[in-house]
Formats: sequence, structure tokens, C-alpha cells
Amino acid sequence: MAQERQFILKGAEFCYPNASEKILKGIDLEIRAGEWVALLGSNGSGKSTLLKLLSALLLPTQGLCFVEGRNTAEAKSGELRGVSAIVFQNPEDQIVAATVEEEVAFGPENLGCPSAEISARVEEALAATGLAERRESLVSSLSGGQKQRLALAGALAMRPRALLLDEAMSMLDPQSRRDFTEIIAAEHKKGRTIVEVTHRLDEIREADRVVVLADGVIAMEMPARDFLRKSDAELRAMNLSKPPLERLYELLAERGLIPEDTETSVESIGEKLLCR
Ligand SMILES: Nc1ncnc2c1ncn2[C@@H]1O[C@H](COP(=O)(O)OP(=O)(O)OP(=O)(O)O)[C@@H](O)[C@H]1O
Repeated sequence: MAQERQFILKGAEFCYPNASEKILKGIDLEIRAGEWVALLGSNGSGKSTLLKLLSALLLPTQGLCFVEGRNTAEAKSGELRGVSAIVFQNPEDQIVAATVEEEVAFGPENLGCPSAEISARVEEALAATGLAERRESLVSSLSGGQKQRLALAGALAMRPRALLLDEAMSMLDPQSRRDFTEIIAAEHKKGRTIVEVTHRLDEIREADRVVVLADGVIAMEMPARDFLRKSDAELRAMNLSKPPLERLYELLAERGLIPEDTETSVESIGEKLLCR
């Protein structure tokens, strides 16, 4: 499964009902199972809309979308179950239950899982998101970061093969963002595909590939590592700013203080500087 094409968009277009202009104007994109793809682009460029096509919440108005080989326009109800789960920006839009445990059980219950399996899925998702000790807590007593981890736990309890993240970290403080990223990285290691919409380049370090949307089409596509090494000026032209670590790398490499092939990590840059 590792290299299979899990999502395929072919000339996909999308126009919201009653809107005068198409939001997506012919997207050709393939995402392999197990890949981590970051979707970038300015406000309104259609990133969330594209994510909704992948999750079959929306159907292309022209062109095709295939999910694990099935055309989403023809898939019967439930046929795409288990492929993907989505986490939105604001956990309040997603959480429905009163307690942590009830919230995580909600998805598997709706899937009609037997009770032993519901318990197993709840345990697994709570452990993965570090919420096991809060299982009996009221959702209202959780911090913003914990609520977003709960939304993620709810998604994981569906045991999706792909996690779709729609600016899922944009409301989090730096520590919660690090915690959330660690959980996502662990889920990716387990083999889940990650498709994340973001505006922050420090969230794409672990991605395999970056896809940039502009004016309804894919304006750029490349390995995340290469994208992060673009000049600050090029990134600013796309309304993006280089994260501090990459800015430091660029400055030190430009001045010959570290070799060009230094890995962009605090440890690696620090070691090269100390060895001088
Ligand atoms: N339900 C809707 N009905 C009509 N227009 C919509 C709807 N949802 C989104 N749009 C419009 O479609 C365009 C693309 O929206 P989308 O949310 O996909 O962009 P985005 O790149 O994710 O934006 P952002 O970075 O601001 O979240 C926007 O102009 C938006 O106003």
C-alpha cells in the first residue's frame, strides 16, 4: 500500500453554488498512501475546498476525484468510510459530546462498531493524543490545546488511513503546536497519509512535498526541504515567511560559517558551529 496513489484529482474544478467564479480551475494532483503533503497558498486560494474534495465532503463540479481507486462522484454512502478523517481549525466546530471519553467514542459508535471495539479504539486514540488521564473530564474544562488534541483523538478513533488537517494548529500556542506536531509525526510513522493545509512554514518541516495553490491552480510543487531553502524574498512574494531556524541556516551558510549541506536542525547547525 505504501506507494499506492491514494488520492487522484484529474482536471478537478470547483464552483460554489451561486458563486460567479470557480475556486478550483483544473487541479491535477496525486497523493501516495503514506505521503505527507503540505498545501499552501494565500487566503481564499482554495486549500480548504481542495481538502473537502479529497474527503468527498464536496464533489468536483468538473473533472474527477478518485479516493483509493473510487470515483467520489459515484461512491455509495459508506464506501469511502475509513479512508480519511478531517481536523478543522477550531475544535469547538467539531466537538459534540460533553466528556472526553464520550467525544472519542462518538465516531466509532456512529460507525456501528461493537462495544469491545469502541473501547479499544477509544483507548488507542486517548493514548496517542496524551489524553488518557483526562478521559472523564468535561470537554469544557480542557485548554484550547487539549481540545484540539481531543478533536484529533476523535478523528483517530475512526482509524483513518489518511488524516486531513485544515489549519489544525493555527489556534494553538507554541508548546501545544509542538505537542500536536509530535502526535501527527507519530501517526505518519505508523503509515497514515497526512495532508495538511497551513500558512506556517515551520509546520511543513516533516512534510515530503509542498503543493502551492494560486488562482485556482497548482502554482508550485516540490519537496518540502527544497521549498524551505527558497530565499526569503521568494517566500515573501507568496505571503510566506521563512521560519527562524531556516533563516539562521541561510545566514550562516551564505557567510560560509556552516557547509551548504548542513541539515536544518538545531543540533546539526550547533555542531557545525562548535566544530569550527
Ligand atoms: N460554502 C461556501 N460558499 C461560497 N463560497 C465559499 C464557501 N466556502 C468557501 N467559499 C469561498 O471560496 C474561496 C476559497 O475558500 P477556501 O476556504 O477553500 O480557501 P482557503 O485557501 O482555504 O482560504 P483560507 O486560507 O483563508 O482559509 C473563498 O473566496 C471563500 O470565500
